[in-house]
Amino acid sequence: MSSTPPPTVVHGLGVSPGRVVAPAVLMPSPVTEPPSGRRLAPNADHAAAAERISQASERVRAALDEAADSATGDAADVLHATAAIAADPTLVADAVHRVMDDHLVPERAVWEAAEEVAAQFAALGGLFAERTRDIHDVRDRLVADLTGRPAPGVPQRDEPFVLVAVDLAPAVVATLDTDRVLAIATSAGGPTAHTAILARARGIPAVVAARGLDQQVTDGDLLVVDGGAGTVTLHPDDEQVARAKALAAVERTFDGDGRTADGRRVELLANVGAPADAEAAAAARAQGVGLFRTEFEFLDRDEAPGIDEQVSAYRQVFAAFAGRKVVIRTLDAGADKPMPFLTSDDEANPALGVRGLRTATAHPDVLEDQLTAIARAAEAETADVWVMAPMVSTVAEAGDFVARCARHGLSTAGVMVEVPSAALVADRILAHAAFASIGTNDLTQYAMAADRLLGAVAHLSDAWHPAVLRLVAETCRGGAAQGRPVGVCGEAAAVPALAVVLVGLGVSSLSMTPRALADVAAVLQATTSQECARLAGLALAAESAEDARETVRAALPVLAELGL
Ligand SMILES: C=C(OP(=O)(O)O)C(=O)O
Ligand SMILES: [Mg+2]
Repeated sequence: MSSTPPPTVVHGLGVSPGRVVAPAVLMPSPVTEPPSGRRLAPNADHAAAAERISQASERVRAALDEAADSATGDAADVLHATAAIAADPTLVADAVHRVMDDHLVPERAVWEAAEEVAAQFAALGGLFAERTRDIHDVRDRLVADLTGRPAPGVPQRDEPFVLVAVDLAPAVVATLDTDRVLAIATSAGGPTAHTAILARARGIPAVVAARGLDQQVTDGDLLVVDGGAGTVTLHPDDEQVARAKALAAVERTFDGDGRTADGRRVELLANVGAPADAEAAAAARAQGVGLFRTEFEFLDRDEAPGIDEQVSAYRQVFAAFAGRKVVIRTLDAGADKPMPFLTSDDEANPALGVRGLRTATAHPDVLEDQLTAIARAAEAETADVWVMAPMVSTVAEAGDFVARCARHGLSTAGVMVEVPSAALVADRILAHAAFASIGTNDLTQYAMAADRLLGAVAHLSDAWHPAVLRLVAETCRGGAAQGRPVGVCGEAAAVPALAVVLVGLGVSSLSMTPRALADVAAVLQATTSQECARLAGLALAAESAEDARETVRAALPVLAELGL
C-alpha cells in the first residue's frame, strides 16, 4: 500500500502575491542542438530512419492544428501557420536527404535542414525574417518528437495547474493562458527579472528561486503556492489545502485612499506602460500615475515617433486621470530597452553606458521633441503633470533637466533616483528637482552590481538588501532636508511588506502595477506609521536581504491574516 508523503515546504522568493491550490505541471526543458556529425550506425535501416521524419512531421502538424482549433484570434492563426511549416514538404525532403545521403541521425538531419530554411528566410528580410522564430519552434518540436521528449513550450492541459520550471522567459509569462496557469513556481530567477515583473503585472501568483523545486516535483503532484510568503508546499495536508482555499477566495479592492492605520496619507499610484493601460489603472482606483513609461511608443521603431503621435498617446493617459497626478518619465532608452536610433549596440556594458537621460547629450532633439509633446498634451488636458528623467547620476544633470523642462513650461520637474550616486547626493539634487522617484529595480542593480537581466546573479537582485534600503533612506533624508516629496516606483513598491518598510523610511508615495494596489493598501491600513518606522529600522539593521525580509514578515502578522 502506498502512503502519501508528508507535506514539504520549499522556500523561495514570493514575487507576486496570492495563494493557489492546484496540481503541478512541469515545463519541459528546452531542446538542445543534437551533436553535429552524429550519424546512423553503418548497418542501420536508412529508409526507416527517413520515414521517422515524415511521421514526426505529421504528428507535430496534427498537434499544432489541434492546439489551433482550441485557441482563438491571433493565437489560432499563429498556430495554424506554424503547423503549415511543420508539414512543409521542402523541409521534410531536405531532412530526408541528409539521412539518405549524409547518413545523419534524423534529429540532426532535421536540425540542419531547419537551419538552412531559417537562413534563407532571414536573408529575404522583412516579414519572411520574422518567420525564422516559427521555423525554430517547429525544429524544436520535431527534435523533441524524434528523441522521445515532451513537446517544448507550456504543456496543454484541460484542467488548471501550477507551472513549475527551472526558469521562464518573459515572453512565455507574457502569453500564459491565465485560465489554465493559476500560478508559477521556478527554481531559478530573481525578483526584479522581467519574468517576475510580468507575473505581478498579469496577477499570476509566483514564487521564484525555490531551489531544487523542479527536482522534487513530479507532474500531477498537488501544490499550495503562496506568492506572498514565497513558499511552495508539496503534498499539503487537508488543513493546509482548506486554509489556502479560504484565503484565495478573499477578493480585495482598493478604495482610492492610501493611508496608514493612524491616518498618515500615502499616495498609492499606478505604473503605466502602454497608454491603453491607463483606463485599467483608473478603474483600480489608483490615486494617480506614479510612473508612465513612455518607452512603449518608441520601441521597435527605426526613428522616434513624431510630436503629434506622442501628444495623442500622452493625452490618452492624462485624460484617464483628469484632475489627478500623472508622473511621466522621459525616454529611458538603452540597456534593457534598446532603441537603435538612440543607443549603440556595441557597448561592452550597456547598463553602465549611454542610457536614459544620457542619450540626450548626443540626441538633444529627441528629448526636446518629447518635452514639447508632453507640454502640449498637458496643456490640452486637466491632469496634474509631473515630468521626470531616468538615470540621473549628477547634480548637474538634474539642474539641466529641470531647466529644460522650465523652458517648455513644465514646472514640476523631478528625477528618478536609480543610480547610487544620485541617492547619496539627493539633498543637492533636490535643491533643483521638485521631487524624486526611486527606481528600486535599477537602484538594486547598481547597488549590488548585479545585472537585472542575468539569472546567474538574480539572488543578489533583491531590493530588501539593507544596502539598497540605506540608499532609499539617504534619498528620503535629502527629500526631507529640501522639503521635497520622495516616492518609489520600482517593483519594491508592489510588495506589501516592503511597502511598509519604504513608508517607514520616509517615502510618501508608492507606484505599482494596479493589481498590487489593494494588497499594499490593506497592509498599510493595518500598520501605524510608528510601526512602519520600527520595521524600517529592523530592515536597515539586518545583515542580508533574506534576514530583512524574514524579520519584517515575522513582525507583521497581518500578512498571514490577509494571506499575503
Ligand atoms: C522603475 C524603474 O524603471 P525601469 O524598471 O523602467 O528601469 C526602476 O528602475 O525601478
Ligand atoms: Mg529604471
